[in-house]
Amino acid sequence: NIRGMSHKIVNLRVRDVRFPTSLEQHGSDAMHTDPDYSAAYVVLDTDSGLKGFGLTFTLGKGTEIVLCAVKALAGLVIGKSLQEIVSNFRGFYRLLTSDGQMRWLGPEKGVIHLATAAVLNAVWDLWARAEGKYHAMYLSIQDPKQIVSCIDFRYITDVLTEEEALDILVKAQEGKKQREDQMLKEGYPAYTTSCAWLGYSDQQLKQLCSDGLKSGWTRFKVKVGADLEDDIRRCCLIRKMIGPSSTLMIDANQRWDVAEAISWVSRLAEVKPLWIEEPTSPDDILGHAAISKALAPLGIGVATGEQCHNRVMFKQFLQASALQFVQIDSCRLGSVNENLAVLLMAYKFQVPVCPHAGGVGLCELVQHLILFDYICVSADLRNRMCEYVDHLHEHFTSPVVIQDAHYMPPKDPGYSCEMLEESVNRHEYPEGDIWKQEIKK
Ligand SMILES: C[C@H](O)[C@@H](O)CC(=O)C(=O)O
Ligand SMILES: [Mg+2]
Repeated sequence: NIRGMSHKIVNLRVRDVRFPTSLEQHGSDAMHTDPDYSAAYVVLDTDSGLKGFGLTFTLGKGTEIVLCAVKALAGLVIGKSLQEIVSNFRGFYRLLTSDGQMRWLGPEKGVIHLATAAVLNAVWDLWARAEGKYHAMYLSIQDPKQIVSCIDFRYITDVLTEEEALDILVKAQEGKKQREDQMLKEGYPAYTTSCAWLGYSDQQLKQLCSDGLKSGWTRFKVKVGADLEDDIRRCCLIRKMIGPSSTLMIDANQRWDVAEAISWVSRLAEVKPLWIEEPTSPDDILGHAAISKALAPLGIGVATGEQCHNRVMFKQFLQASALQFVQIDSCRLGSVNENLAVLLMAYKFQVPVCPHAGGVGLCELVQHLILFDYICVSADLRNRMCEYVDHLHEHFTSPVVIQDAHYMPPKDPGYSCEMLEESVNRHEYPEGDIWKQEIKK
């Protein structure tokens, strides 16, 4: 029992929460020109009164479909106790992802996998809260044996066995306490994407960049991919503002074919981007490998992962040297369980992890995973940073804390994705006040 209680899950509620971010072009890129940052927001009720909060990130219209999938999974969760789940977490992960009928929808990809993440994120939140009053989620995943017991190694044992994973985690125990103290003091390095969404005017870019520099940001990501001349102008403008010693990344959100990606990015080489993110289809592993090879002489790496749908895909990206930066996502993969597998594979291949964040709630969630990565797996900060986007944090009960462009470790109990009840009510689609006003317009 966890602190003397089994915490039986007696109900699962899921709500469609949407923010009209597209109105001001926040979050816009070459493929998502009108994103309304949204979440399928899950609350688990237990017989002890303790609740677990989880979410998966989506964009507007897709949210209702994710809600249906969460409701379809609810029957596998209600009636289970937290104790029962975490004593065989690998088994529970498999129960959700390998249901004989529902796996036909994935398996382990698309809407059903986003729904799995929402449910499991809520379970991890519940677990962390059950462990103690001030137990942030990243502290729940510290014991090597317990960590490997949460991972489903099916389909990845050709590159990472349970024994190897355990060995990595046990070796990383050395220096763990110092790294934890270092994080508490300094925080984890971050970069910002808030300055340069594709729909922003040059005036806005300049203003946001200059505000960012004043607040201590030194790493900036710019959206590209709609128009080459426009990209050259915008990237040169930003490089000039941030100076040669700051880091610049560019993100095309899957806009190009392989050859087009190589020629387009070569034209942007003069602004010295560290990486090109999602140059082509997120499923095209060999395409990414070709792009990586062509851009390596220019000193530009390839980053991808926000739409890389499972550990098997990541395994192949790593095997094929198709990426130089692994961008895990707290909701695209099957929650913490599957992210742990990817962090360990990235470590084995010695490829740095730079998580995708932003949206609504992704920064709150992923900060736990990257802290875990540094403290318990990689012990390395070289070429590593976590994305930060400055939107919608005010809707959370424990929003992320950024200090001097670093994520400060969360101190509140849980997985940091509980939303304020009032925010959920106001933004619930289509009944919330925000949407009633929007629909009337
Ligand atoms: C639609 C989202 O805003 C997307 O552009 C985010 C993204 O690619 C990133 O943060 O990276
Ligand atoms: Mg991106």
